[in-house]
Amino acid sequence: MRIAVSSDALDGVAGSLADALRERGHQVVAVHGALSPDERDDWAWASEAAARDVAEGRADQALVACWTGTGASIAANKVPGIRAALCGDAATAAGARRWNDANVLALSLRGVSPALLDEILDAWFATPPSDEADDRANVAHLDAIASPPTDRPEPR
Ligand SMILES: O=C(CO)[C@H](O)[C@H](O)COP(=O)(O)O
Repeated sequence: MRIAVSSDALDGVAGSLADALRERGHQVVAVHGALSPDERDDWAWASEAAARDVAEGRADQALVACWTGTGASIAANKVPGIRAALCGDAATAAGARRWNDANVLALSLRGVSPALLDEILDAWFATPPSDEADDRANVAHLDAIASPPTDRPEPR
């Protein structure tokens, strides 16, 4: 799988994210933020860049990180077509893939140890999206939420 990676800092597991993906057979197609010598490393910009790689077809998924993981996930979710999930454990990562069809994994550099990173990545990549109708309907509705309302009230 082609994966873009971003981080706003080089703390904790940030420096090993790309290698952890390559070890699992994935292709790291872009690194952003503090992982790149040429880019702005603030979390909103770094995470946006990785999310746009997915939304614009240069990557299949992205892994975005910041100290809390919250800013990276919020920024990624602002990009149309992105379903970013902040995951702090393997069960959440599996659920994000199964029920949310998440295409961006957001991580906290503060809360994720190297061992926990392995657990989260293993669960994330082992879990396919659900094909049950109610799960697909939920995921499909996300695009509707992000679109302008169609039933606008008449002007008064
Ligand atoms: O967790 C984060 C955002 O959600 C950032 O990593 C945190 O705010 C630190 O950023 P900076 O080093 O630019 O102050």
